[in-house]
Amino acid sequence: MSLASNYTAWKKLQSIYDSQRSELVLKQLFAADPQRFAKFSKTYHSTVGPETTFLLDYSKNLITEDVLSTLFSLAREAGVEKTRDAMFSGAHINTSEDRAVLHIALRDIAPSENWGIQEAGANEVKEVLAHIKNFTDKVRSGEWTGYTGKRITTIVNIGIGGSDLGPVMVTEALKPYAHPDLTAHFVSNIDGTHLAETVKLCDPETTLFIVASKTFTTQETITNAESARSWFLATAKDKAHVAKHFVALSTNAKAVSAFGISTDNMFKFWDWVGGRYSLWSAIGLSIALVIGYENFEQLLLGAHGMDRHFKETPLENNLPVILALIGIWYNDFYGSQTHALLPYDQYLHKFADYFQQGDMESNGKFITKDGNRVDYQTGPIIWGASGTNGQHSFYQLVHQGTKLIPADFIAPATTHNPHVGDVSSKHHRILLSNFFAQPEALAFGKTEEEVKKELGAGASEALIKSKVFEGNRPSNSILFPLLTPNALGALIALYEHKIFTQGVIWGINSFDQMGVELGKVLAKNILAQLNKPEDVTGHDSSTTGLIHQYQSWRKE
Ligand SMILES: O=P(O)(O)OC[C@H]1O[C@@H](O)[C@@H](O)[C@@H](O)[C@@H]1O
Repeated sequence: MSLASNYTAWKKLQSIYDSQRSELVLKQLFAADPQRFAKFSKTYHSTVGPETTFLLDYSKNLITEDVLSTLFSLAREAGVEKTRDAMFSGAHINTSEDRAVLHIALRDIAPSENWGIQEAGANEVKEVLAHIKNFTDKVRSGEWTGYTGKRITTIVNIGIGGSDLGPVMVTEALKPYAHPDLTAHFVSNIDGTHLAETVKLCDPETTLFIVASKTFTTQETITNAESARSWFLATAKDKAHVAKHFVALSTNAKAVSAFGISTDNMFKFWDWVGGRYSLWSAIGLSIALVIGYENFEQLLLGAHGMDRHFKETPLENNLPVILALIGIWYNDFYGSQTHALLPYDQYLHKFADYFQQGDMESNGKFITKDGNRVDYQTGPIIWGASGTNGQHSFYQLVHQGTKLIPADFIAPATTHNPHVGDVSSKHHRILLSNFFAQPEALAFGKTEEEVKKELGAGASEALIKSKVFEGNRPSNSILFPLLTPNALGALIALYEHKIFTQGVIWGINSFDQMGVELGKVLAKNILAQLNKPEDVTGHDSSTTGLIHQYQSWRKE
């Protein structure tokens, strides 16, 4: 496997960038081609389940047909199609951990394509889905009761990283589908404050704890789960009651039993499900509890539709591939460091947080699969907030700062809340007017002439200059009819496959996460030294100094 920078198409892209960059001006590109929107936008239609549609408009990017076709050549040269097919067949494309990557098999439903069947074992997937359905139906109907016979009204998912962010993001996004009498909380941080503040909102008689951990060894999750259990037992007393109030989501049956949760109450998944790709697995139990199994299945089906699109559509019409390639254009040729995700939908307020892990843990790597150091940028820094809040904080820098920040604007045409008080349609129209206006302002800006005209004679040069928007700042817009479980599934899968495609081109392994290990090991070592100053050994003077200061100030 070669470094991406050695590909012929990469070199061609570099020369296009060097020679044509000054011509890549959105104002001129739009003026020169009335068909630009038609040319550089695509509508996605799901081929499975209910009709899920969305429009991807990528015309406000610093691209021409020449740039795009060279980017497609890059994808072909890097073997995107081949590696994609290898993933769908169940090949061990996660080479460092020698594992298949089959989150696509978790949502391979109705009608099943048997993707990675030998590896994934379709029946096992179905069995776990049936287990989830059975359990969620019981809890939601009130048939499953706590130790005093009361129905469950509160669920607390204890997990971190991939065992937290997906469930948090999706349950927030799909609140309109939530059970009215079930409240969900999520505890992730080892900071005791997180659990302490959460249990203040819980009644041990009516609370169900879901201990979510792929490995079941994660320090934060196991510590939080143990503390939750002792909080529960302080009231419930009898350990036998734990069975009605604690379930586990894990690949590690042994550790689950050792913790004291019966394997009957364990929802299993497999090592071919990466943590940050696991909301489709048993890790999604809290989602299914909140929105109901049928809606959970719609989420899976939405993702399945996008999987098919990704697998079957030629690269030129393949939406995740298009997003990936445009991202590479900015990341590797324009030198952009970040990519903003800007959903104009309050329900998607955790979307950027979710893909911070999804993208940055997948593609934040400097070593290729065959051990070479890359000589180009890999994964972008992902960040963002829901509109319009961001407009009143960081958009200043996006519009007039010195950095090029490609952004994706995401919005539903219809809101779940058309009526607020006695006001109809107003909020959503204002929201969407901003969704349309921001990419327009970024792309086309405001010239000095326009500012001068506006300010009239006598305006100082400095004031005029400060009001100029250079424009030519790129963005994608994604518009869809309504944020349904199905649409959300498709949207998440769209970004998952974007991440995949970029990882293949950069030649890195998007499915391991070695970079999270070192800190864990050091923390373990330090934890054993925190008691006494004389125990603190083997560190640099800064780390030693900080620990000593902590030891002198602490009051526990
Ligand atoms: O689900 P568990 O095993 O507790 O892991 C939780 C998280 O741990 C982190 O260190 C990362 O490796 C994440 O990818 C993972 O999602």
